[in-house]
Amino acid sequence: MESSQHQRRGGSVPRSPSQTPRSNDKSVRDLRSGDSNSSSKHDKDKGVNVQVILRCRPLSADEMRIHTPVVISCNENRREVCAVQNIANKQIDRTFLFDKVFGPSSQQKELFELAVSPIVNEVLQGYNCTIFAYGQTGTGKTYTMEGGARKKNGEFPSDAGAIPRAVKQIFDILEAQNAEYNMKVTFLELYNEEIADLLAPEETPKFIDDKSKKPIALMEDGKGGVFVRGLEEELVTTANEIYKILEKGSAKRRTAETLLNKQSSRSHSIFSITIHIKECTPEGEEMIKCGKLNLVDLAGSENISRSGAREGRAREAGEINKSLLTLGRVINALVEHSGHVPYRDSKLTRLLRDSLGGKTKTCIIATISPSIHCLEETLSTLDYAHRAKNIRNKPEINQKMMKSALMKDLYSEIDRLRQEVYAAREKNGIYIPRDRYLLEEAEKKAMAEKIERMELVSESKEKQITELQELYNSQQLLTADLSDKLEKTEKKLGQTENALFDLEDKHRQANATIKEKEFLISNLLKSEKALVGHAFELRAELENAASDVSDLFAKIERKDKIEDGNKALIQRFQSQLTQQLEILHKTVAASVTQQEQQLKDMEEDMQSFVSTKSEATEELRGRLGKLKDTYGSGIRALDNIALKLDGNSKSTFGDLNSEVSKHSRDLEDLLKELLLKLMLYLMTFKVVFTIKKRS
Ligand SMILES: Nc1ncnc2c1ncn2[C@@H]1O[C@H](COP(=O)(O)OP(=O)(O)OP(=O)(O)O)[C@@H](O)[C@H]1O
Repeated sequence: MESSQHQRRGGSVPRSPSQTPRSNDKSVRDLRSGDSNSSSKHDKDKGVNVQVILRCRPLSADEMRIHTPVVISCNENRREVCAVQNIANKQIDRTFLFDKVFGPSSQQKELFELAVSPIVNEVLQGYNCTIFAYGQTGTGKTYTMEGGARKKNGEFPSDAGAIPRAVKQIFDILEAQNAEYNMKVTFLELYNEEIADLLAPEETPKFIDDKSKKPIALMEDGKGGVFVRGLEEELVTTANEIYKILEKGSAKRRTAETLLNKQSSRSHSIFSITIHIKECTPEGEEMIKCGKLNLVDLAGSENISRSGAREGRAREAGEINKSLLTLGRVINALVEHSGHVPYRDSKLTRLLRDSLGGKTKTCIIATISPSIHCLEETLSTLDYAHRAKNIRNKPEINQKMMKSALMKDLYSEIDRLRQEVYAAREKNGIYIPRDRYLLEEAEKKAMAEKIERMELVSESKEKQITELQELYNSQQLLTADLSDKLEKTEKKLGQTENALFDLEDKHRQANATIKEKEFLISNLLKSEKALVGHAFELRAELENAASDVSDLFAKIERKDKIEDGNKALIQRFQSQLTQQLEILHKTVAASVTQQEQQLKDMEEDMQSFVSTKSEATEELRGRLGKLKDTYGSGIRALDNIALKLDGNSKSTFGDLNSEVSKHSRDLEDLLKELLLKLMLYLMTFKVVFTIKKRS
């Protein structure tokens, strides 16, 4: 811990941020671990594509209030973004595939953990890494990079962006490893192709527009790289210090924007963290591992003319365009593998050269809005980001430096700084180390020679131009004359051509009209013939119909007559029926009374008959009783006789037998007569009873 403290407190500033140690420094031993070595080899051979992440912000409260239509849909699992476009009333969907996609509901933590945290780990392994935020103004570049401000109590906000989270992760890991390290940060702004230091003390110019102050220069480091001369590097020991620096720098950027009355962010900002970590080899030699993280918040990518840049700001727009356009051109050149990559055309691409096609690991976070009103810019961002996916970098771990080499570097740096301080104190210019001075002088000389050569060429070219100008003038006169004639002839020709065109047109129209009319006439004749045929048929049908109608009228007349006759008949029949009914009614009434009378009489008759018959019956019953008695006595007498004669001769038996049969026959006849009489009575009684019952 002691040595760690010392390392940090020592404030040793090994190199300026742009002078990150280079792998081609052959004097330094490579002590990379096996893993990273193999992955580095792999990266070296094949190259690694720039990672492109797409983030779509949610609709703002205002957009939601006015129900802004959404035209973007994100599928995070399939890593797809779909834009719905309406071209000439046709709906066209365009789908883009990215390395990672974060939809409107994605949180800062999620984006950091999935996209930024692995990059931070690589920085700690010794890689240089760059994260760009690219997109239209207001789509969330700054939100993604910086996020919400720290809470008043210093608490970490939930919407903290990639920078504060990366810083926290770096400190957490280094503290957990109990590593000896030092960390320094720079924060610069590129505006109007000029660099401003966002960490500079107040007296340093805030605005590059302030011509009285000398802008910060971007210098070649003589090894193909660049460094920013005079850029403040702040040594930081805690995450809190970085937050303060970030807040200070962002506030400075915002104030500048407000003073310039800007609607959108037109500057690019680059926040760089450089970490030096001390490691010991098994032999006990102290090595320094270095990693660097650049976090770049680019200016709004929208069309400058649309964002309101006019006249006075033309330069600003042009310059910003220049940086973004050059960035686009660099990307195109890298993707198309064209020989010349125009890094030198803008400061942005000069500063980030190593991140585009170099040894740095690069990630681009493209931010878009889901709103229909931003569709054009969104599609442009999607195309741009999609194209950038094809850039291949060849990331390499920075070579570890021996402490002694580092010390040497530091001593020369201290010496340079001392000379600079001296020069500043003496106010006799600035200090430049001898080798750089010689290099710059040689460059200057070469440039002067080049200018001289160019001036000579320019002189001869000017001469040529004057000759050509004279020739051009005389040709111009000739041409004017000829042009005049040509013009007149052309006019006449034009008129004649017009007249001819008119005539041809009229002729064509007349021909067409004649054809049309002929066609109409033939059609009319055909229809006339057809009509005459129809007329004949109709006439015959009409005649038939007329005769049918007259028949119908005769039938109707006959029918009317019959109906009249029928009516009279019905009336007669009705009156006759009424009379007949009356008579019938009377007859029925008389018959009913008569029948009643007859019934009464019959009843009386029946009563007298019944009483007579009951007397007769009584008499008959008496007679029968008597007859019975007689018969019984006869039988008994016969029995007696039979008994008397039983033992006598059988000769008398026949007499007796005949006597018996005679008696039996008599008796039988008497019984038959009685039975007949009884039957007669019963029938008579039955008839009378039935008549009575019916009445
Ligand atoms: N993913 C998101 N979730 C919630 N709010 C967001 C998100 N992205 C952006 N915003 C909000 O949208 C607004 C604009 O975002 P921001 O300022 O980051 O845009 P920008 O792209 O940086 O714009 P400029 O180019 O002008 O700097 C801010 O109020 C921010 O809080």
